[in-house]
Amino acid sequence: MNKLTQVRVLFIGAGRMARAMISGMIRQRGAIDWEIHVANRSNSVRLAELVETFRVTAVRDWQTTASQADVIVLAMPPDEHQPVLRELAKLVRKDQLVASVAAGIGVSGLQAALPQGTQCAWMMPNTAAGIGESMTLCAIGDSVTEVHRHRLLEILHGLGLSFVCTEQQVHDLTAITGSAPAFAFQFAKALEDSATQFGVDLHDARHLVGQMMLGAAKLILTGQDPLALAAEVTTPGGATAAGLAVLEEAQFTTHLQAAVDATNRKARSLSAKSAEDA
Ligand SMILES: NC(=O)C1=CN([C@@H]2O[C@H](COP(=O)(O)OP(=O)(O)OC[C@H]3O[C@@H](n4cnc5c(N)ncnc54)[C@H](O)[C@@H]3O)[C@@H](O)[C@H]2O)C=CC1
Ligand SMILES: O=C(O)[C@@H]1CCC=N1
Repeated sequence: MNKLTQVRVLFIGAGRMARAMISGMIRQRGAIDWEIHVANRSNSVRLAELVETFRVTAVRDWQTTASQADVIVLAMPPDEHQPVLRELAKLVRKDQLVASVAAGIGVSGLQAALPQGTQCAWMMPNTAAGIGESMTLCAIGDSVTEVHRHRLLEILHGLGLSFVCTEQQVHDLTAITGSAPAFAFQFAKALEDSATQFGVDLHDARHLVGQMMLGAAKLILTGQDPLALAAEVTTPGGATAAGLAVLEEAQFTTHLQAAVDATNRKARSLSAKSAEDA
């Protein structure tokens, strides 16, 4: 068997997204053996849990270990980026890759804050990364070499599927692939609550709703138009039409699109504020 290439990755920030990404990367059996180091500003319990679960190495002070990393992943909140980037700018080398997952930050934001020629990428995963089912967006900076592009694609592969695209597309689609899982979970919860009100136990209700959503998702992935799929469900003069009429009356589509706009606006404002504060 070929020996795997070992790549050292330093995560700065050990929150929800770092956990999901590490889980996805560790589960993957790809061409790279990830040696993962993680630093966190606070919440040592979370860091200890990552060490225990994934056998990663906890790092007390990322500044002292950054030089040993091949890839540095910024997994802290957008408004924490500027102070970290200021520190990182003094340490980063041109042979390292710096990737952020922060909403709104932009690959150009990373490049502007780091020395010219720094290899940068901006990823927008979702929490399904933890089970290798994320739909991750990624904008790759101009200076990224083939070696790091390959490493980045291996990380993305561990998280699930990916869409390498422009920075603008990551901004526009953040709500749709990064945040909308939360919208889908709210949708699931509402149906689950209805099912339990009919006396179905919670475990069964969760299973029924989850499988219904999985089936619907798989039908969408056949490439059919969602409205055509909805029409297939809606027997003329039948029951579904009555439910859809209630959703239409409540302007379901308008509200969902307003939620998308609000999410993207907030993402932009968080990182813009952070850049102004820099
Ligand atoms: N949760 C999600 O579904 C997604 C999150 N993201 C992005 O991931 C990033 C993290 O989000 P979450 O994991 O949800 O937040 P979180 O609050 O769970 O984790 C953030 C972690 O960063 C640490 N941290 C903060 N400042 C730090 C610093 N200066 N140095 C070291 N560690 C620091 C905190 O102690 C915390 O553990 C954000 O930028 C967010 O936009 C992106 C896509 C999806
Ligand atoms: O809520 C947030 O800000 C992050 C960005 C995408 C999903 N979660």
